[in-house]
Amino acid sequence: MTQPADRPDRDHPVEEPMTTPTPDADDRSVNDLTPASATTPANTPADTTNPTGVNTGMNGDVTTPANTTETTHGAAAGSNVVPLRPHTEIVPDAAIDGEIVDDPAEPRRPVPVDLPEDKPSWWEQISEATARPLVASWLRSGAEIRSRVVFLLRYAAHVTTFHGLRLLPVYVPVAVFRSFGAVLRGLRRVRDWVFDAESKPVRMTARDRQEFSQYMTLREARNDAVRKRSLPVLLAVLALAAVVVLAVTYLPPLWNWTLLVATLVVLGWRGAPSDRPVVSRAVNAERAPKLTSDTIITALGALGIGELNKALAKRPDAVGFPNPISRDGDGWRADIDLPPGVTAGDVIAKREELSSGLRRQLGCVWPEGDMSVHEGRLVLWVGDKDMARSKQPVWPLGKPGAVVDLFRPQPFGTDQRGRWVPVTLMFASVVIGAMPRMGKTVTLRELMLMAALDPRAVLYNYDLKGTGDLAPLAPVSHAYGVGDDPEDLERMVVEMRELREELRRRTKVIRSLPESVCPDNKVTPALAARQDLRLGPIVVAVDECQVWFEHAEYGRELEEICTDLVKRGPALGITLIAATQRPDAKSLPTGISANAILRFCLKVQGQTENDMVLGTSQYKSGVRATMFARSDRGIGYLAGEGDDAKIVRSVYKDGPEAKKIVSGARLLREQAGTITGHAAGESVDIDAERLDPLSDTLAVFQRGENKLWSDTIVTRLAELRPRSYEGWSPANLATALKPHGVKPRQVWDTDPTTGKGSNRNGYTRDALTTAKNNRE
Ligand SMILES: Nc1ncnc2c1ncn2[C@@H]1O[C@H](COP(=O)(O)OP(=O)(O)OP(=O)(O)O)[C@@H](O)[C@H]1O
Repeated sequence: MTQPADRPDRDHPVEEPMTTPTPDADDRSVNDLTPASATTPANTPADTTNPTGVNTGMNGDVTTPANTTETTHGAAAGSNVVPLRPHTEIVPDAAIDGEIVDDPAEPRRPVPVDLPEDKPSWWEQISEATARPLVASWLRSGAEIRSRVVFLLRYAAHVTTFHGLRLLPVYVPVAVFRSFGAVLRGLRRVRDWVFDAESKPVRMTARDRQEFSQYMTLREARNDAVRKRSLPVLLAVLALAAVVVLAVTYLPPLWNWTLLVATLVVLGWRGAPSDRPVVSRAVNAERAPKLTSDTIITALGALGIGELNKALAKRPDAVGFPNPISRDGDGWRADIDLPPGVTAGDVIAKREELSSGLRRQLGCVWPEGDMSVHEGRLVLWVGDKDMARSKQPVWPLGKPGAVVDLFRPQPFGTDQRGRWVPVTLMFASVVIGAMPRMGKTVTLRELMLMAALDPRAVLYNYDLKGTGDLAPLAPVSHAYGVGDDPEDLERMVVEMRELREELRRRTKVIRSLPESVCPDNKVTPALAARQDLRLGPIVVAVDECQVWFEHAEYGRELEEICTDLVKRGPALGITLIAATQRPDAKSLPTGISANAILRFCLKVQGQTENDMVLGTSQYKSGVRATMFARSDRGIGYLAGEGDDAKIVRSVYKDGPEAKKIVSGARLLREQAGTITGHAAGESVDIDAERLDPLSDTLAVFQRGENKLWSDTIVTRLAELRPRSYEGWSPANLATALKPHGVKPRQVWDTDPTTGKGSNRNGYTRDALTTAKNNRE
């Protein structure tokens, strides 16, 4: 697009007409920004805010008449109207009443109010410029070079095989067949040339008009041309005949046939009509049309954004292009400066309309804001192919033998250009949010597959949707839960309590380490590798986490534990990944959403959900997961890895593929000896958790017994539940009953073996019953 050069010149004053203006006209003559109604009447008191009448450096193309005695022109305070400032002498304090009269004899000299343009020096210009990359970005990435070379080799192999398969059965017979027509067409062309067929219509016209002398001249010229052209043709025919005679005489028949067929093939191939070539295309390439500034402006103008349309109507160059539109990966990138008052967010909110305006599929059109420049900077990337449907490169971690170090960035998904975007799971907690069926579980499972490939990582997988999406991970899970049945939830709570204990243990371990070993007070790869410290990564995945947090009985406790894990876990090597289809304060408590480091937001309905997952003000900044279409499954904004949120498509591994990766991960863990918990066939002792010492103590009182020594009670408890109470002492019993407000006291009882009565520590039935009633 060309930017018109004739923009209004703001740097030069507008000349005042030399005629004597009326006071009203005088006010308005300065500039069309000053409405007549905004000017003050001529006989208002003097402008005391600027008694010197000197121009105050306001912007606008304002000029003032010189040498007038006028002191009263000015705008009301606070008005954005540019006031007329007469160029005048200092006025005495007293206000002057009277009619203002322009002196026609006095020439009016325009006085500029704008400061002259402050042109930056050459040095300032280049020091602020952004350096363009010396080498194309794809040449700086080993992976991209590799992928291009691989693509070229594959392309060459495909084309060779494709044509090789068709050469003898299709191309040769077709070319031979077509060669006869080609020879005939060639002979016809030679004949027309030799006999100058081109000039025939002219000669015939001269003859028909009976312009005999002209006709004779033309005929003579034609005969001359025929004589000159016949000779080379005759020589060529003789040469050809000689070659044929020589070939037939001296070459074996096989060679002659081969030469004949080859000649016919070449003639048929070269002489084929352009719309019916002998060789068909090995690939069907449909090149996406070029993105031009005109297309973009037309599309922007069709969005129905009032301010944008107004600006475009006034000035066709209202939309600026600070950089040339260029190829960027498999698409086009345009940096756009929207007109003042229009934000990138306004355009992003209308992605569908934009894609219609650009005449591209929705999945190809990716508008983003660039807040680092200004609110009106739009970066539009238009891909050649629909992002959701284009082929994703093979996930490096899906290949056999892949091993992961969770402390390092790992490939998570691809951006619009098909480049891998990494995530680092260590020192992060993650939230994933989206509408139903947009790809949360697939993304969560991908992250857990990544974690599974680090043999040190202890995995907790909870599938609260209950459909078994995380079942492929069970063979490598320390804890695995599916569904929301009460007993399943109870077990999950027990495991999460254990995890909280583990968190506390880790804090103590980290605290106890010397500064030389643990300078940052956080788990490092070296510390994670030390078996004695047991600080390896722990990754907890909770799909549909709202089931936990909204649970009537455990919701509060689970929220507390998870908030603790999100806040303190990252430094201690514990990563919590929570996914929900209802990102609101109840489903994803603010303590968790506000402290998450990595955030992946697939399509959501509104601003609240968007900011809940991606962080406060992201919607306002133009990071809007609302713009994704229903068909953009697996595509979301990834925030927290790097400075800006990026559009990323996660990796879709279905159940069987996930199982294959997990079997490799299990092998790694078997070699490292890190198969524990659920994966090792261990079960959680829920009975121990369910322990109710108060009820059990009451239960061991036999009929007629109103008080018992503590020794007797612990002996009986061990008989009642050996797994739980074996080895309990009276002190354990006292600790267990203390929270219920029951304390041991001296009670009289008789030793059954000696028959002797004595006072010892014990409990009365009444005290225990009262405590139980109170509790209930
Ligand atoms: N990265 C991806 N690439 C391609 N397709 C994907 C991707 N992620 C998800 N999908 C498609 O989206 C479907 C739904 O994915 P998923 O089950 O993860 O959605 P969900 O948001 O968890 O749904 P729900 O709300 O029901 O839990 C998948 O079956 C798959 O077909």
